Amino acid sequence: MILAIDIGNTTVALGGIRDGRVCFVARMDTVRTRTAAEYRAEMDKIFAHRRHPERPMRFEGAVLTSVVPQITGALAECARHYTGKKPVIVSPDIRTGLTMGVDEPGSVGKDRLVDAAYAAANFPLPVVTVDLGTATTFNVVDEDRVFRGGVICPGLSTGLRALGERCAQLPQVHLGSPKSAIGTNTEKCMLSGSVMGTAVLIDGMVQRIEEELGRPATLVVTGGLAKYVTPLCRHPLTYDPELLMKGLALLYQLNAQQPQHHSAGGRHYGPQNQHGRARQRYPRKRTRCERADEARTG
Ligand SMILES: Nc1ncnc2c1ncn2[C@@H]1O[C@H](COP(=O)(O)OP(=O)(O)OP(=O)(O)O)[C@@H](O)[C@H]1O
Ligand SMILES: CC(C)(CO)[C@@H](O)C(=O)NCCC(=O)O
Ligand SMILES: [K+]
Repeated sequence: MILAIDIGNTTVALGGIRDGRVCFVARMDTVRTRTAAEYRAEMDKIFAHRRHPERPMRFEGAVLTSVVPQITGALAECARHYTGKKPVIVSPDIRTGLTMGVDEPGSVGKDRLVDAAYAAANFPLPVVTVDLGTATTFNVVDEDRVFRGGVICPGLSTGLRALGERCAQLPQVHLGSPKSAIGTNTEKCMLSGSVMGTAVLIDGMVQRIEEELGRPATLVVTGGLAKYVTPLCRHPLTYDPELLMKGLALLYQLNAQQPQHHSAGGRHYGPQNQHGRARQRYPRKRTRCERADEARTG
């Protein structure tokens, strides 16, 4: 099993991934002042809770993406503690299968890179990914696997919360699905604006993006809030709540140094071609050697 860590602005998601399948996801709060020891104490509890006496939880390696630089080091240290190895840390310098076609590749949110890399390897191109978290982000990968950039908007619950805080007559509302665009009370108006508004934003922005690309695009939507929004979208889409975790698994595969099993000494890299691209669009079959490795590590 590998440990995947997604450091977002609201939560740190921990994933256990085996054979590209997400076995569990647990969340911790993002607290920018927390130390490695504090996060480790919380992770110990999470893993102890999940551990089965017959099958102790063991991680053969870790992969980490972060959009909160203040705690990247602390969680990388935790990853190292649980695996005994340096984690793969997502950046444009690792193999992603993408060519960066933006002004400053290093400034692109690393979560955006993960979404884009996974979608580019698994869906028909061009592809647009939308991630509905603290922020709403869009990423565009064209038919040449060039990461072209995208869109950043306030997340829908971020916007909703801001309304409740900044407007004297607006309450804090619980998220839900609006039944109609026309709201008949304050709460329904706010839900229409944030939830249906996000669906319309997605449809409208994807239409503009397709115009700029000059062709239709595949749309893939993910993030904790996607379940409220995707039923209201009109553009055909794939909803994948595990996009980011599966993307982390892919980037681990492409970048982790695997010990060599058949000859002594030396290291070789995981599967990729010389262009650093995922070899196939769909998850490849594992080799016998990897299956054996999997059986050993449990
Ligand atoms: N039922 C809900 N009601 C209100 N807010 C929710 C609900 N479910 C999730 N959220 C909020 O949705 C946001 C997005 O969730 P998600 O798990 O995708 O992202 P996150 O990890 O919190 O965001 P980030 O990755 O930016 O940290 C978070 O701010 C979370 O607090
Ligand atoms: C937009 C967020 C906050 C979404 O998590 C993150 O991707 C980020 O901090 N991005 C950096 C700026 C950029 O992506 O261009
Ligand atoms: K997150």
